[in-house]
Amino acid sequence: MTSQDQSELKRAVAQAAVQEIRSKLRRDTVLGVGSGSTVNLFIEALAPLRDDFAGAVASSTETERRLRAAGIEVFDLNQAGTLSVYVDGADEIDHDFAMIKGGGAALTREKIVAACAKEFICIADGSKLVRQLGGFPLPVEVIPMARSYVAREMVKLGFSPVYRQGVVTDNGHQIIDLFDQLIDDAREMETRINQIAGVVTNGLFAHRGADLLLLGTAEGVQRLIPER
Ligand SMILES: O=C[C@H](O)[C@H](O)[C@H](O)COP(=O)(O)O
Repeated sequence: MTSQDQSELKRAVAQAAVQEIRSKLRRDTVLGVGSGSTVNLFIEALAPLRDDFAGAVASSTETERRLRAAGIEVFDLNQAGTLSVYVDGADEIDHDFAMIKGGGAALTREKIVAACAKEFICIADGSKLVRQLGGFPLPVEVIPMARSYVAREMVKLGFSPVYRQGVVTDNGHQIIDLFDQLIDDAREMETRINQIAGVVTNGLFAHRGADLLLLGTAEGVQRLIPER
């Protein structure tokens, strides 16, 4: 698949997400909006509806900037309370709708905003759907002074950790990417990594997976619901 084909699939799922939420928008609705190239297309598709809902909570400073540029009001999560819907992309998603996220380093804020939402709609092109998570390196956000310690602990878990040089998250932290291990039990691994001192959070979204997947394929957008 060319990168142009992939962009077209991302655009198709972004538009499908707008159709999905359109009928749920009320004057007081505050949406949660994730981060990344697929979400950027979602923001573009959402912009014409800006007067039909109150605004959005952003999961990154980049998303906040794009929402404002689209004329969509941005709310502080502490003021917004519970959100009806959160729309975000993924780096990988499995058939239980557990995900790896954080390729763009926005994982911690994404996890917080997702936790506040009643429904998580994942928008992804077909390449993101996998049988087992872990082909995409798993990001871990760490407090800078703990980086080497966390990396050593990750080696004990069987990963090959690589410091993402030059990247500072919106929270002022650093990222370690974990290579070389497919993940058998995503929930257990999410919990286990988060127990390590100095870890802010990791990019496994298994305890709070997606509720709906809009998957872009050459045959059109598939609307998939997990078997839970
Ligand atoms: O930190 C980034 C986020 O988790 C994104 O949702 C993820 O990387 C997917 O991004 P994209 O839509 O660009 O593939």
